[in-house]
Amino acid sequence: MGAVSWLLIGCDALMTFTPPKAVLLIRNPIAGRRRRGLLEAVVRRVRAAGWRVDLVDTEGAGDARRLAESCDASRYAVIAVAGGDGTINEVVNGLAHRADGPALAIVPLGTANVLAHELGLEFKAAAIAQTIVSGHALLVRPGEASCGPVDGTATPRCFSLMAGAGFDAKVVAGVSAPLKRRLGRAAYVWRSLIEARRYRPVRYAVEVDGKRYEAASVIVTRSRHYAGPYVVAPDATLGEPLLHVCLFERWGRLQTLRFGLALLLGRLPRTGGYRVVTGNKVTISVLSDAGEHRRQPVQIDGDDALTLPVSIGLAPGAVRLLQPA
Ligand SMILES: Nc1ncnc2c1ncn2[C@@H]1O[C@H](COP(=O)(O)OP(=O)(O)OP(=O)(O)O)[C@@H](O)[C@H]1O
Repeated sequence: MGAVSWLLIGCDALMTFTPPKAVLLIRNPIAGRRRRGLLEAVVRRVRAAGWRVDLVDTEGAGDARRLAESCDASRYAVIAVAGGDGTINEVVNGLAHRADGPALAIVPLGTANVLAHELGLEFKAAAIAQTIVSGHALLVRPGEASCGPVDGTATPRCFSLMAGAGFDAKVVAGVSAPLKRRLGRAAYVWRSLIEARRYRPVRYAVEVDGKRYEAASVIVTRSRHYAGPYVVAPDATLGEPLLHVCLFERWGRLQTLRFGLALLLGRLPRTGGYRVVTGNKVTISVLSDAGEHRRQPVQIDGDDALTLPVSIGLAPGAVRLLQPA
């Protein structure tokens, strides 16, 4: 057979390449201990659909990112994360700078599972398995946050959901992993009360595409939802590469509790002193710490990740997130 024929066969093979029916399932064994049954049922259904499932447990923070960075897309069509938004965030960081990565699916075993809510995923084994084997791939450009000014020297941290500074970041920073395991969502309520008692009227400077704002708290988000099913940015959609900047523009302990209550009641977007602006480049810094004298944390997808000042933009690459078809 001549060289041209081999070339044609090669091209044909490339054009008819179908991804392998195999999923690399990355499990955070610490998350969702009470929902082990759900994971087992999902695995059974995916295997029954003719797919291979290779399960790897993480042994600590950072493992999920490394697994995603090195996952061979010619062996696995899908990486599924069995864990919460923090473990998903690691995988997003591992995939965001790869052009050839597998698609990403979720088995929601976390505390808040914001991304699962955002993707409209039902928390049932049949729906989760169906999404893994035949979900619709949504191309999502993650947000990207770095400490300090945008001068290209800091290592950016990607987020599929949000980065926040102020009250919510302090609450997140104050909830330890063991406490979250023990109390679940109640850990955040408990910590919110502590932070409300310690409250100081810190002023944050927020710049969005060159326009300057001041806020008592700020959440820069790619998603509509926050802390589970609650809505903070009604016009946000993951598919649209835009940052929605949620500004809490009133200071004081009572105002903070009022914002929290409005969030839980689904009224935050219509609450006085709250607004959402959109943009592509955001910086957040401390204007006045009101004598607080403490580290000003930045939460990324629900984990205490960075310290102010921070610069936020969109990652150059994209991740394929699987959502129900
Ligand atoms: N084996 C492990 N041991 C300890 N920590 C881990 C392990 N695997 C992952 N992690 C880290 O644990 C953190 C929290 O995990 P995860 O987000 O999966 O659960 P969660 O906190 O219950 O859920 P959510 O983020 O939805 O509230 C993540 O930041 C992740 O990096």
